[in-house]
Amino acid sequence: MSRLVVVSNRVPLPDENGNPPPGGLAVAVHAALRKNGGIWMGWSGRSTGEEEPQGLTTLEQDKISYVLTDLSQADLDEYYNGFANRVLWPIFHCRLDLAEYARQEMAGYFRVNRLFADRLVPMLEPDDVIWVHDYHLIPLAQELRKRGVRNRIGFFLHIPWPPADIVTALPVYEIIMRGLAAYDLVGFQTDYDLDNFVGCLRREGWGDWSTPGWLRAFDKEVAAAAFPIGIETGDFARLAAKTDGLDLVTDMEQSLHGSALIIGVDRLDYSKGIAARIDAFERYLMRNPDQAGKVTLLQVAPHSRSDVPEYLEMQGQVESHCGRVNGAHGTIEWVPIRYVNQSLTRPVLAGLYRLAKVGLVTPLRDGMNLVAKEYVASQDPADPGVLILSRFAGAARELDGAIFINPYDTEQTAGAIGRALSMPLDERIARWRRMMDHLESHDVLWWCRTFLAALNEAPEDNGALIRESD
Ligand SMILES: O=P(O)(O)OC[C@H]1O[C@H](O[C@H]2O[C@H](CO)[C@@H](O)[C@H](O)[C@H]2O)[C@H](O)[C@@H](O)[C@@H]1O
Ligand SMILES: O=c1ccn([C@@H]2O[C@H](COP(=O)(O)OP(=O)(O)O)[C@@H](O)[C@H]2O)c(=O)[nH]1
Repeated sequence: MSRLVVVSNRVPLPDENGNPPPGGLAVAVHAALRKNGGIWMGWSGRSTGEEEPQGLTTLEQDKISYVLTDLSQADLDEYYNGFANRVLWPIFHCRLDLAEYARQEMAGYFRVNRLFADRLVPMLEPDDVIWVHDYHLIPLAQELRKRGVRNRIGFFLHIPWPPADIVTALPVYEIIMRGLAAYDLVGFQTDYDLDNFVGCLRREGWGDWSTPGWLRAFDKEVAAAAFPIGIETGDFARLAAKTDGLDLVTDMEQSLHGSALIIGVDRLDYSKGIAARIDAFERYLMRNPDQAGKVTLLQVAPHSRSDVPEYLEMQGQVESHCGRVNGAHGTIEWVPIRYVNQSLTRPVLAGLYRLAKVGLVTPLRDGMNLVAKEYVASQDPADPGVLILSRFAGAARELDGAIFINPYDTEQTAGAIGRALSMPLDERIARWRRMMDHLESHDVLWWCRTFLAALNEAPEDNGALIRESD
């Protein structure tokens, strides 16, 4: 059996007992790596400042080698904060207005990808299967091919792939598309993302389906499919069912004094639609004055990417929306919105999800949104809460028991909150059961298995083809 080599920007390191850190992706990929041994390579999370990054740090545990590279501050500014998070992220989330293109940052992005390739090549063995994750590392396969690597290489995009009209705004559009075509398998979160990608190839005459599941792109065969990422469904259900002892959850429940809880959990990211969600909650309060004091929104929003100016700006916006609503509608006894930047642990989150009558998940655009799935998995089967879900989250392609909303339509979201809070028990159970059945059969292990099975079917000599033509 082949060894697995995973490459991603962040590497979730195991704890001192060798347990993978919490997080579905980390747990599933660790399980796959452990099976036949493997390597997980990525950024160490450290900056070397002005200095060039030196050697690699390797940590061996449980048949897995974690191979970490430091990056210089210039690398981080240009590759992570720059091209990845100020060009690719906003454009892929349909925010052309927020894309800040700088030639130097683009050069830094490709430079770091070359650095990753240089560091990976000496570790590779002929039978290794390589799995690259996300938009930070799109050019990696091409760089590996240039260095003579012929192994199977797969890529999974965790964020959306937008329609051609949007993505053509990328300054290095063709290079990015060629970079993806250098993989043997390209995986997307949803069929919509896949269709958009194929639409881009077609529009420019760069490629199209040759047979089902196989694209002919830039004169190479590339397998492409949707692999919607799942969660650890069973673990969330178990965690949520036994949270009685968790002080934070108990304290929260007591402090509500019987008022209904609505929960939102998101990194502080403009793609998550947090400000619009707060406006919709305010709209609900204004339309339902009798509900004052009877409903509370808990918004958990850990800081994210705070070195990127657009993130700092939206943090200020969200704070001011929360302040406005609490000032206008709150009383001495009741604060309508509890807003925390604290990052919560999974057991606490599971307990809070279960406590909440409504899960409010309203991104303006999202690759998948695991929170939506975690909320469903954490519900009490006998008395489940209701998921309100943006139609622009990848999760909306699967969670058909949710109330769908257009997050730009404040009135509609406000109406959905009212409908969710008053939904009869039999309807809540029927909707929840449908979603839970799906999450049980399509958990994160399913996702990992399915992607790797597809990658193992890729022809072995595709690498040679790509090397010759690039
Ligand atoms: O590493 P960061 O810059 O701190 O960002 C955290 C992660 O954000 C993005 O998550 C995406 O992947 C999720 C799982 O597939 C998906 O549910 C979500 O919709 C995506 O936004 C990013 O893609 C990751 O690389 C980051 O690590
Ligand atoms: O305080 C928090 C907030 C979020 N999360 C986790 O962060 C992930 C967020 O994933 P999602 O796909 O919703 O969005 P992303 O942040 O990846 O864009 C989920 O697993 C959450 O449980 C967490 O552990 N603690």
